[in-house]
Amino acid sequence: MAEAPLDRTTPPPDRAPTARLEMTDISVAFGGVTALEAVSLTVEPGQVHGLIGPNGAGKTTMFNVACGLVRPSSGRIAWKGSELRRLRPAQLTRLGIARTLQGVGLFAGMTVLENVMVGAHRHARSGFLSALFAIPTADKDEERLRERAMTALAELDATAYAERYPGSLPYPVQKRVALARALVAEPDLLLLDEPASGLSEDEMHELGELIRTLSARMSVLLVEHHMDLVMRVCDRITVLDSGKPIAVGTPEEIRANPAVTEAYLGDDVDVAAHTTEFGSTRSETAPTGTEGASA
Ligand SMILES: Nc1ncnc2c1ncn2[C@@H]1O[C@H](COP(=O)(O)OP(=O)(O)OP(=O)(O)O)[C@@H](O)[C@H]1O
Repeated sequence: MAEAPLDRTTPPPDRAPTARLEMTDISVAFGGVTALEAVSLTVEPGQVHGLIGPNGAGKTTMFNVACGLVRPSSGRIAWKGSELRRLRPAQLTRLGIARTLQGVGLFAGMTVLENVMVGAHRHARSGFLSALFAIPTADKDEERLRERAMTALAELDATAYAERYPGSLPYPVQKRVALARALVAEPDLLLLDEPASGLSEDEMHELGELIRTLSARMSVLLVEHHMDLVMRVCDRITVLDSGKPIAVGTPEEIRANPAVTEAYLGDDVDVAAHTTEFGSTRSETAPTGTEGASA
């Protein structure tokens, strides 16, 4: 049984008014494979924008364009009203954009607290490394970083794990830590790639509440297979099929759109009922270790 949508009231006035991501006519080809063909998507300030579609539709490719991991063969990207030739992963934090990727990507050799501090480096005057390794001139920065990281962990209810190493923690906790690391930089835009994978129903519910809470202070782009979550938390949804956009609208409009239902035929997602069966063809298996991905 689907839950009622979460509150989508008018954004509070303190929300960054220009935090709009506009991706226009984005095309991507991998060798001979066209992954995206003229896809446009705008994440409005303070909105949660869902990106859905059946397997192979191009969601991850579009997400990777948004976080600079894939360079589009054509198209335009504008962030806060300024056109960017392309987004580069190394620029994201400075631009006020944070992301979590599929999996968790935490550093196995750092504690949870240190992992989260990595995400805060744009706020450290003396640079993250000097702060992390407590070079004397950076003492104040390190203290500030630590406080910010502890605040982010508290928001994710993960303070108790601060001194633990990620590999010793259950996968859902690792995911919360990865989200804390993204939040600690106080981004204006948060990019989430399948944040619900590997979570239980209760954890997914909490994630939905959290995403709605976060949308009071940042815009969110959400790529997700769990239709319940998408329908509950998103203000708008873009649907891709075979690399092309087939629908954009509110959850209600998307649910009622026959083209969307048709695109999902043969998939195990019932869009109209906005429920998702677990144990789908997608792997929900939690990895046992951590990845050495960058922040
Ligand atoms: N690095 C790559 N090299 C070649 N083809 C790729 C690459 N990445 C994606 N593709 C192809 O591009 C298309 C879109 O893939 P993408 O992963 O973006 O879809 P998706 O909607 O995220 O799918 P899924 O839900 O299964 O993760 C698919 O046909 C895929 O096989």
